[in-house]
Amino acid sequence: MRLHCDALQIDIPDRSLGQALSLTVEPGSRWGILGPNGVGKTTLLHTLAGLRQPADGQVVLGDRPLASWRRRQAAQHVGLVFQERHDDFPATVLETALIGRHPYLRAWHNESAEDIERAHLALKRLGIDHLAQRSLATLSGGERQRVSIATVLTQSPDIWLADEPTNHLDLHHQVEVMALLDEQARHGSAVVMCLHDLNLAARWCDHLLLLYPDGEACWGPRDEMLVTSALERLYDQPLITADIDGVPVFLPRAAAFSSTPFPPASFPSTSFPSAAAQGESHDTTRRGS
Ligand SMILES: Nc1ncnc2c1ncn2[C@@H]1O[C@H](COP(=O)(O)OP(=O)(O)OP(=O)(O)O)[C@@H](O)[C@H]1O
Repeated sequence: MRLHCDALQIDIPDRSLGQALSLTVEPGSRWGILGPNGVGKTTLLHTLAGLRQPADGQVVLGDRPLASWRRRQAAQHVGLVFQERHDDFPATVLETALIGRHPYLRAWHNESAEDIERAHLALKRLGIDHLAQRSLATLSGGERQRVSIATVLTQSPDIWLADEPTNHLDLHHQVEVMALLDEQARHGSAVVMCLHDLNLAARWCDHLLLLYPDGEACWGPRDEMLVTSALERLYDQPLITADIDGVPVFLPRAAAFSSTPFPPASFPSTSFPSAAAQGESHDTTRRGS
């Protein structure tokens, strides 16, 4: 199933509308959304998921506007990996993964044995099946992130919307998750992910959408988008570029540090209460007993 942005403009509070987006995410494709903090990547992803109304234009899922789909039906096709979840209601890892089956359950029906099997398989794929009965609240950041991805894997959508899917993950698990998304695309799903890591984008995406702070946007095949000068302007950050095994690699060029001290010397020192004045000891020296 394809996802189409039809002259789509997203609604960002206190900001004028940016460039209208007209692009199609085809089955099997892997799109990366790049841009600096606060530019609107999450807002766009939530608009594509139907969680927010567009400011103008529309999102088209398959052959009809997303707005005309029933939520439950749309959720059988579109899955969203949230950037951070703060829903600390008491649930186990398995119960959380099973949320992925909710779009398929009939009213007042419980999950079937097959649903539970799917959830276990997804947890296994993410290497966290041994945590199935653990409370979500006890997990590390990286384990939680893998539960979020396992939940969408249990949902098995045609279109994956993933907001910084490698958040909290160590290098090994970053590669595992990107390989999983790649596998989903090879099996015919479409993947759209917000990324901060240019190198992950260069290696794992085939299309990129660049969102600039002034509202400008450009999109297209990865190789046309990974132009160093355009990326430097995107992040307001000079880059060093290399080519390793045919894949471009980007590193931030070290910035010249500001020569202005903080706090400025002109500030009266009494503006910053000392630790002693606050009754705290900042002596971190370890002493033997
Ligand atoms: N409910 C809200 N009220 C006011 N401003 C909001 C609200 N939600 C988002 N914003 C603002 O909209 C802008 C876009 O936010 P968004 O989370 O989409 O950015 P982002 O590109 O995903 O950022 P990051 O890279 O930091 O995750 C930000 O300036 C944010 O502060």
